[in-house]
Amino acid sequence: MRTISTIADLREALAEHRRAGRSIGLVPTMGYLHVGHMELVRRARSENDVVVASIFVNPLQFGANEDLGKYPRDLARDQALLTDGGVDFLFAPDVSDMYPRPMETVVDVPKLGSELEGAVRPGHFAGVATVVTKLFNIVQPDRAYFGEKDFQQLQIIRRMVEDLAQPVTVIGVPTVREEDGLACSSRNVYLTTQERRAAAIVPKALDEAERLIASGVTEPAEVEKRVLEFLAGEPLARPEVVALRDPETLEPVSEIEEKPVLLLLFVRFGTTKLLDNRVLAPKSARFAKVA
Ligand SMILES: Nc1ncnc2c1ncn2[C@@H]1O[C@H](COP(=O)(O)OP(=O)(O)OP(=O)(O)O)[C@@H](O)[C@H]1O
Ligand SMILES: CC(C)(CO)[C@@H](O)C(=O)[O-]
Ligand code: BAL
Repeated sequence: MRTISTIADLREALAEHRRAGRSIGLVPTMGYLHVGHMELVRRARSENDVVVASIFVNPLQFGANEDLGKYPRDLARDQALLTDGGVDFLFAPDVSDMYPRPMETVVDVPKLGSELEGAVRPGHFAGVATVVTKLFNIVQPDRAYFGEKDFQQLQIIRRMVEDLAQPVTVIGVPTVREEDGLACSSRNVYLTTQERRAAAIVPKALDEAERLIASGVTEPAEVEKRVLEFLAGEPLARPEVVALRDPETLEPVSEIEEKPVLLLLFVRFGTTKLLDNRVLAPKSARFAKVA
């Protein structure tokens, strides 16, 4: 694997592959890699001739009081993992390579980007959409891989690609989990031992919602209330968002009928906010499928 830090060098390295008609897969990350990232790499490796991973902790998507400065980093370890995963090129630019001048141009998907996580992190998704567009322009991938763990981010990127006719296929990859069900996340390292143990309640809360909906509960507010009560069983868990939404528009749903619904959870443990979600099939949809 070759590590490249400048836009010009990466373009030059990819040019011959593009000329030879080889397909290019891109896996954008902020580094400190775990098995969730490596699943994105595995998918990219199996579906493309050339695989590019990027590691860039993007200042545009961090608010003033967020963890930009202390975001975990370990480039040497990440390089070893990506080499093992069969990645051809690692693009690891410095901020000055990526943004030689302050950015004047912003890509924003304001409706999808201003609610849920966007409501508590104003500007976050514009920062994501802008850097992802820039990465797409630099790499010009055929396919780009994103995790369903960051479901709102995935839907925003899908919408951006559709609206702007960006020539890339977005692939959503199912969430990879630890043994106790907790979604793998770079920020899990911030959890204390006690908080880490307690965090297993998050996927269990998704199971609880799945049970409720499968048993025929059709009122979204009832499901949200019962999930909140379930999370209250763990004193270290501070739920910030428990929301049933339309999986595509992310808008609230008025009733759980035939279409699958998305349950999004943001739960804080100490100073660490964990995200998780699951798309849930209503009871009637299950019968419809069987019939
Ligand atoms: N557990 C996971 N399963 C599948 N994909 C994942 C998982 N965790 C992260 N990803 C995906 O990897 C890509 C890079 O994510 P990122 O580098 O922000 O890691 P992260 O673990 O989500 O970090 P953070 O804790 O900062 O949210 C994103 O598309 C993200 O959705
Ligand atoms: C997509 C991304 C790499 C853009 O900085 C980031 O938001 C992430 O890691 O999910
Ligand atoms: N994985 C989402 C990127 C962020 O939290 O900034």
